[in-house]
Amino acid sequence: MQRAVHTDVADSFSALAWHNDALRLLDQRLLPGREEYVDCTDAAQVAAAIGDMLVRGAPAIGIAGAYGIALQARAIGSSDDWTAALAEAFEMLEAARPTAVNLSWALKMMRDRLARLAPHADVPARLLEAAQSIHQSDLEANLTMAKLGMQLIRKHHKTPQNILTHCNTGALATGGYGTALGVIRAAQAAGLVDTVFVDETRPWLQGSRLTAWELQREGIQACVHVDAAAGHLMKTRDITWVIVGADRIAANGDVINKIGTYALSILAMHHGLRFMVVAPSSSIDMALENADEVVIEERSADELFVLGGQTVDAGIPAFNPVFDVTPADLIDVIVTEKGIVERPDAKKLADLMSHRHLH
Ligand SMILES: CSC[C@@H](O)[C@@H](O)C(=O)COP(=O)(O)O
Repeated sequence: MQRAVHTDVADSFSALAWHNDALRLLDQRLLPGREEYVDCTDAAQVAAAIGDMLVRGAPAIGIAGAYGIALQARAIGSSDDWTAALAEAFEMLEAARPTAVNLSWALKMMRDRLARLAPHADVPARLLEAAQSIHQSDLEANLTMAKLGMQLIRKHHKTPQNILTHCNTGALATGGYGTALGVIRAAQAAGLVDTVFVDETRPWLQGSRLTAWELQREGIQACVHVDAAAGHLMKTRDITWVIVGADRIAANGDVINKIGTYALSILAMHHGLRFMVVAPSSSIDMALENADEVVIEERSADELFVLGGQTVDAGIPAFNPVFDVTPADLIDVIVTEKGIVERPDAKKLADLMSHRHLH
């Protein structure tokens, strides 16, 4: 992997971009202090970047996985049996992170594209086009969801609102613009945002390091707080919406998202706030009946031990699940690019996914 330092901080950024025959990733581990880009040229480098969280966020890791396959095809150059030649790359990328379904969804799209190619097709070129199309479609889905989510806020409120969000769901986590943060950006443009309260999002600090950074660049008023302050803020700061993303949505509407989302949904219900989930249809896993059997990624306990210096004595056991499940009945609305599902359940989601949903 090659590393480059980005010097013009006034530029808008891309979490991922095709650049000089490589996948250029903004190294999110270094933000907000340093803006450095890393170029990946094969599937192993992309898988490592996903596993190490240089690139993160459900849609973004899906897009990166697709580019990983395109890069591997370019690295191989030519083959009589592309399915066999790329098998290891598919496997490696699929295993890079387990919870967000967007990664396996994007790899399935790439597999399907490969299977449909004519025998003498330029496979590396066609797979690159497929990855770029997945990237572009994600951006377009985000713009659609942003509008739908903003209209939903406008349906209930005509004045600027205080909104609470969790983790990072912005341009950094997606093909561009963002999911939950995309809705917040569109709402800001429509004059519907006063302050965005940003959960710090322990232990990786996606909220304080990434979301606050994005909001500041957008000129949106943000206020960061420790995760444990969310209930107190809901009680005292006139917050009306909690808006979050999703890593996977089960067929019954259960939402798997960053650890802490479940607790927020209960707090929101207690305080009478609306709870909006914003995710592209690539995050909906119709094969998963409910979220009970989903693999919740557990990362190294080391992530809990160091935060501005060591925080826990060596040798103390630690548990670091990075996602949790919010049951469908705690969710007011799921916004996707295909439409809005209020009070989600299995039938409404099945209708949405088969285009029978009207909104
Ligand atoms: C649009 S991003 C939606 C989710 O992927 C996001 O909320 C989240 O949980 C990201 O987790 P991360 O562990 O940073 O990849």
